[in-house]
Amino acid sequence: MSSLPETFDRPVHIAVIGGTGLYKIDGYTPIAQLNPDTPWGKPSAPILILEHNGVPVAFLARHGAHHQYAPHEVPTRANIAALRHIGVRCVIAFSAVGSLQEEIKPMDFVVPDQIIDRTKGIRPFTFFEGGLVGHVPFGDPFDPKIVEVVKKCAASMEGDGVTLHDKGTVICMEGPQFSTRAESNLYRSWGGSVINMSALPEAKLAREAEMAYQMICMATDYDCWHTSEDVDVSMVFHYMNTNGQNAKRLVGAVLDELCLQDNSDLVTAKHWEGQSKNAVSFMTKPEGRNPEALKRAEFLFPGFLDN
Ligand SMILES: CSC[C@H]1O[C@H](OP(=O)(O)O)[C@H](O)[C@@H]1O
Ligand SMILES: Nc1ncnc2[nH]cnc12
Repeated sequence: MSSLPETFDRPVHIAVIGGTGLYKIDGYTPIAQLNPDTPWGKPSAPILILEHNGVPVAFLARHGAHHQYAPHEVPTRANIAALRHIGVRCVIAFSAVGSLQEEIKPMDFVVPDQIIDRTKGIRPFTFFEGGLVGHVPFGDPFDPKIVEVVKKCAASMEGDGVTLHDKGTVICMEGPQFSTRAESNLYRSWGGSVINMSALPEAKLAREAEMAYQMICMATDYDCWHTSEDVDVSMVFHYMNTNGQNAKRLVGAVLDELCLQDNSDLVTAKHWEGQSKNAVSFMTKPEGRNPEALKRAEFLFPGFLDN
């Protein structure tokens, strides 16, 4: 049982979502642990609030504290809603990925700029439904302004030949089984750089929540298209354990930089502000709006459709 306070009275602008093998970040002082109820249920784990130079940062384990949620079971709407509700506007999302290109070697990092959706429609993927319709732009699914920050932090990594690739297309597959060789080769022919099971619906929901969202990927395998061994989980954990320090270093350096800019337009995501309100107010006429759906939207955006 944690003895940390369960409330926190300041807004927390910055969050890290930790993926496979990244269940905590070091070097920050835990100051609270929050487990808010959202209209979409509880997040996958209590949200740890850490402090760095007086700036609070939220950490959330995507698959749960014990990695008990399969990719299709992660309560992503609750995760994003809970983060938004405590004030988060800027999310660094970490992911262990398979490489689809020779030059992206296991242990390399990739900051993707595009996604191809290969999920199967079985994951809840929007906040705007059930009597409130909204269509937000998603041409650039990640955040180019955060990519600039991540690029500046590449020097924080150590090791010979470990590279940070500053763009790439992530294929988000359904899983939980890994791909067939035919699929893996198909994704390569589409120009996929890396593959995971977690980029969606997380990135879509973060966009609906008007957050600056960027995934940082670490390659753990060559999936199954390569002449090297086919991916299995021991391989993923082997590389996460071998290179976990570098992952933590990179995430830590990015956080240091974002903390310095805690109240900036970038960290408070001014560039996405108002998108969802616009998207929604164009679509469903006031007389067609379901009060329950409005209440859910209010949880994300207090005063959402006033005036
Ligand atoms: C354990 S291999 C497959 C698993 O790893 C990745 O997780 P995450 O993105 O949360 O780091 C991938 O997306 C799959 O969920
Ligand atoms: N090869 C792979 N396919 C899907 N998700 C992954 N996560 C890590 N490696 C992966």
